[in-house]
Amino acid sequence: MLEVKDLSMRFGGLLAVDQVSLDVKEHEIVAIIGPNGAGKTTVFNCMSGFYKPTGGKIVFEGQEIQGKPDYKISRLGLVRTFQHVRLFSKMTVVENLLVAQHRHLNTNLLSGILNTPNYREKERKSLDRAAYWLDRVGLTDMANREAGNLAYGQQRRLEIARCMVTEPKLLMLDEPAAGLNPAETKELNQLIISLKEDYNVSVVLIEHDMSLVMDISDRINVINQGRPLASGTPDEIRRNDDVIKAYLGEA
Ligand SMILES: Nc1ncnc2c1ncn2[C@@H]1O[C@H](COP(=O)(O)OP(=O)(O)OP(=O)(O)O)[C@@H](O)[C@H]1O
Repeated sequence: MLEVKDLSMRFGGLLAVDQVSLDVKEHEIVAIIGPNGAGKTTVFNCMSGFYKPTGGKIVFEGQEIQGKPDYKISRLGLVRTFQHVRLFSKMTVVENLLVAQHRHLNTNLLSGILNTPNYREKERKSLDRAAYWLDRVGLTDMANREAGNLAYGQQRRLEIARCMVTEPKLLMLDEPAAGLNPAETKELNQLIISLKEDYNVSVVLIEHDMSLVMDISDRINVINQGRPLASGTPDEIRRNDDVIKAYLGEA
């Protein structure tokens, strides 16, 4: 479904990502891990169209997407969350979910002004999807609150809902467990597994919480100082000497 081949990203004199390759198959949860500054977010930024990579290819469902703008990539079904929550904090929770769908579907402004039946039908479906995902992430009671007033863990769940209302094929989560308490992390664990099992969404995640990564990932890619260090199943990664060294070096 997604293949990243020899991806490189240079910022001036710094080669932040150096020939990283990875792939994600349908119905898979794939993690990208590595010490701080390893280049994980830069890989994500290239995959989601925030950066134009200086080398390599990114192929999503047979189409090369490197260098395409982010909105085009998300319309193909590759959608992401951010390390730092990026909601519209002054809008309500449900408005955040409706706006996400408008931006995604590129709704025709004129049909909105004319309020055509087709437009009303789309609006109704958007609202249904918003209600469904609010329920699914346990935020129905919060629907009319300002998003900025939600607790941090709730904002992170809303971010995932905001991606899911656009019905992605591949969801990219940037440190989804950061700042969550253990109970919230456990819920997140179950939610991510359910996205794969019940909604057939593949997931790529960057995460520092190793127990979450080891628990939910089908495969793990380790990056160190911009370069690929290892890839394999959680068991293989746990036993890999290079990985152990890289992490001990950090500690
Ligand atoms: N826009 C940019 N301009 C210049 N340097 C950048 C830019 N973005 C990232 N870098 C550098 O690239 C390197 C990799 O950063 P990146 O954020 O991808 O690492 P990371 O593995 O995601 O780290 P963390 O786990 O701390 O989030 C770092 O040295 C960083 O300073």
